[in-house]
Amino acid sequence: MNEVILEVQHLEKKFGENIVLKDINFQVRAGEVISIIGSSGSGKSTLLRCLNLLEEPTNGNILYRDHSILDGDFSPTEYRTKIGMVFQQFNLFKNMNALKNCTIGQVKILDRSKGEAEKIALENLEKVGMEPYIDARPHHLSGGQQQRVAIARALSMNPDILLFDEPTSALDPETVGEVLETMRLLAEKGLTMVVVTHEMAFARDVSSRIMFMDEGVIVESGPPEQVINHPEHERTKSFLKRYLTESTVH
Ligand SMILES: Nc1ncnc2c1ncn2[C@@H]1O[C@H](COP(=O)(O)OP(=O)(O)OP(=O)(O)O)[C@@H](O)[C@H]1O
Repeated sequence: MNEVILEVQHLEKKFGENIVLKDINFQVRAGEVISIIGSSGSGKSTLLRCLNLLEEPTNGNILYRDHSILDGDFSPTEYRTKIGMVFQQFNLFKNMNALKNCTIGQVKILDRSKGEAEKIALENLEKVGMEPYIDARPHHLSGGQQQRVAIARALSMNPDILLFDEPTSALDPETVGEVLETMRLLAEKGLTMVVVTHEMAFARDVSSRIMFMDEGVIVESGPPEQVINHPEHERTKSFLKRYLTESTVH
């Protein structure tokens, strides 16, 4: 078994009196692709944001390579270079072209030289098929292209894990496929990924593990075959039934 990169222990998150995450426990091992699925409001994004320290957990612990990320061993900026994040809304710098978007963090945070940062950025833009657009600013790119630049930007920081928060939800239907295909290729190359998604076909075909969340709890977790085709829990069954009547998973 590959090494454990992240370990979540008894994680709880409250917003005021609202308990949004309840006793969450799981590990992320190198090379795993974990899809987190569940109804709207079940806590998926909050969990991902806790993993990246964009939200502070109320209780529990998160270990990165056996070190707690909550006790000050890492600064949030340092930690976020290890655990990258791709957002629903891309969050590219609007006044910078694709290449600059992928170099600025490397220079400012990782202290890489401009030349080295550009070399790494170009390699990653090529990986996501965006090398023909290195001079383009975000408003000249489609949503799918912007998201691929955002993925290249995150990869350029050499993360141990890449977190994806509903990366295709803000896209026009015609560009969803290109982003999912990019993610599938990265998964095949061995990138460790945790993906919050409503794309059930992606979860089923690409993940090594699916975690189903409901009301702040991980109800069921296992290989896609098991969770999608043979769910054990009633809550998983009714979510999948509802999902299948609202959309099509071929
Ligand atoms: N910053 C916040 N302040 C207060 N409540 C919040 C905050 N962020 C999330 N919540 C609440 O936490 C709960 C879980 O939200 P979250 O966005 O994590 O769910 P989700 O499963 O990702 O939903 P979706 O699929 O719709 O994105 C919701 O009740 C939401 O209203």
